[in-house]
Amino acid sequence: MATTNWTLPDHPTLPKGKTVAVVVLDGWGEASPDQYNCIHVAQTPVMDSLKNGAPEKWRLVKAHGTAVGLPSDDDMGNSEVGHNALGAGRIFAQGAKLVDAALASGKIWEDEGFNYIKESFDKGTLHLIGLLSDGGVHSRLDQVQLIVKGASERGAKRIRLHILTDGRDVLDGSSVGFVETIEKDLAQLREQGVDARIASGGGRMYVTMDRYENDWSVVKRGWDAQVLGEAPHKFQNALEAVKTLRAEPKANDQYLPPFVIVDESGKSVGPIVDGDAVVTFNFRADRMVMLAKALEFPDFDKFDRVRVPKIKYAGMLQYDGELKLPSKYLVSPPLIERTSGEYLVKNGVRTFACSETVKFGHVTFFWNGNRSGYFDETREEYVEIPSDSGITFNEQPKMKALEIAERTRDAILSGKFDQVRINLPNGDMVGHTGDIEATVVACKAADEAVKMVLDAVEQVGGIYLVTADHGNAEDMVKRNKAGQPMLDKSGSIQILTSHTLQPVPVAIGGPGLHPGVRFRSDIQTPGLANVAATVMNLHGFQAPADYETTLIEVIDK
Ligand SMILES: O=C(O)[C@@H](CO)OP(=O)(O)O
Ligand SMILES: [Mn+2]
Ligand SMILES: [Mn+2]
Repeated sequence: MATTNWTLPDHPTLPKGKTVAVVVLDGWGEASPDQYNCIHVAQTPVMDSLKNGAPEKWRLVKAHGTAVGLPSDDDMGNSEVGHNALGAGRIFAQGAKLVDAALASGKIWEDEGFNYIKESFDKGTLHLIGLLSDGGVHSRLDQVQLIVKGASERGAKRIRLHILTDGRDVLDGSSVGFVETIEKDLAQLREQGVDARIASGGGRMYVTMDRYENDWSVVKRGWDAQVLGEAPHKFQNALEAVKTLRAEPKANDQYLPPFVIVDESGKSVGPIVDGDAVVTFNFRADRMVMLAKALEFPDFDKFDRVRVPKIKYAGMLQYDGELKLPSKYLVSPPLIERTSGEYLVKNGVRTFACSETVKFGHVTFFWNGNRSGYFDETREEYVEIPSDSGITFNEQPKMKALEIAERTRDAILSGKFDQVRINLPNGDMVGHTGDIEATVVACKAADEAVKMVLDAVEQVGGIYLVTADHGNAEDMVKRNKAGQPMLDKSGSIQILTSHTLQPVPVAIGGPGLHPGVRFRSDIQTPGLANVAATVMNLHGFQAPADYETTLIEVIDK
C-alpha cells in the first residue's frame, strides 16, 4: 500500500487559523411544516434565522440511502452512516450493504469467521443474538433468516436465537410480526430435523443494546437471559412472550423486559455453554460493542458474568477497528481510513469534540471511521458529558444540551482549539420516544444550545457549520404515499419513532467566514459526504482529491 501523504494543500483563498465550530443536530431533518413536524412547532429562532437569513449559506443535503452508503434509497439515514460520511468525506459501502453482498455471493460461508464458528456445530449450539426487525439500521431480518438457513445447511444442528425487539427503527408493535416470521422459518427447520428455537428476548433499549457504556445494567440483563438462561419472565414460546409483555400498561417494543423460553419442566431452552458458537448479528457497531466486550474480554469487570462459557464468538462485522473487537467476524467492515479528523489533526488543527454519553461516540468513534481513541493526544480533547441513564428521554427532553453548549463555548473562548465539533442529541433521542410534546421541548433546547455556540463563535471571530446526521424530529407520524398521516386500527395516528428519509440542512457563517464564500449551485444532489471537504476549506486547506467535492466556492467581493 502506498504511504499516505498527510499534508493538505493550502486553499487558494481561504485563510488558516479561524476557529471552526461544527455542530451536528442529531435527527434534525427538513420537512413540510405541520403539527407532526416538531422542529416547525418548536420555537427555534436560531435555526430559523440560519435558514431565512442568508440563502446562499443555507442548503439541504441528502442524508439517507445511497448517498450515505446504504443499499437503497428506501433506507433511512442513521447516526453511524451519517457521521461516517460527515467525517470521512467519502461514501463507503456500509455494513448493511456489505452483508447483503457477502450473502449474495456466498463469500460469507467461505471466510474465516464462519469457518471458525462452524467448528462448534458438531457438538455445540449456534446462538444468534441481535435486533429482530427490518429497520436496516443495526440489523435486518432477511439477513438473519439467510444466516439461520445457511448455517443449518452447513451443519448447525442446534440453533438458538436471542432476539431483541425494536420499535425504534420500525413501528412500535411490529415485533409481533417479526417474531411470527422467524418462528415460521424455525418451525420449517425443525421439520427438517434441525433443533432451532428462540431462547430469549427483550426490548433493545432495556436489554443488551446500550452504547458508549452509558448503563452496563442493560447489557447485564441481556447476559443473564442469553448466557445464564435467567430472566424475570419465563414463557414457553416467544410469540406468547412478546404479546403478553406488550399487554402490560405502558409497555412497548423498545423497552420489553427480558424473558427466557423454558421447556415443560421450567428449564431455559438455550443458555450459552462451553463448546457453543455465538454470532452477534447486528452489523452496526455502537450498540454491540459492550456485549462483544463481555463475550470476548477475559478480564472483563463491568458486571459479574457469573459464568463465562468457552465459546467460539464472531460478530457480524468487526465493530471496533482500533480494539480489533471482536477478533472474529463474518463480514469485513468498511475500511474507512484517511478521515478528515486524522488529516486535520496531522495538519496542526487542534480539535475539541464533545457530546453527552449517548452520542459521544458519534462525533469521535463514528466520525473517525469506527475507530476509538485519539489520533494525537497532544492536539485533541474529547469531552463526554455523562447522560442520564435509566430513563426514557421524553422525561428529560432538554437532556444535556446546555452542558454540551457550555463546555463548547468554553473550549471556543479558551483559544486552545481550531475546531470544535459537537453533537446535540435532543431531536433524535426524544424523537425516538414518539412523544410529540417532549420532542418539541427537545428541539427548542437544541436550538438554544446552537445559540450559545454561535455566540461564542461570534466573540472569537470564528466560523460555524451547522448540520444534522439524518431526519427524525421533523416528522413524527407514519404517512401514506400521498403524505397523509396514517391511522391505526383504533383510529389514532400512527406515531413514527424512527428516523426519516428527509434531507438535512447545512448552514455556514460567522464573522470569520470570508465574505465571498457561498454554496455552489453546480452540485445537484450533494450529501453528507460533501461536508468534510467543506470543513477542510473553512480551515484553509484543500481536501484530498478522492474526497467528495466541497459545497462552497469563493467569489470576488
Ligand atoms: O438509537 C439508535 O441506535 C439509532 C436508531 O436505531 O439512532 P441513531 O442512529 O441516531 O444513533
Ligand atoms: Mn443520529
Ligand atoms: Mn436516532
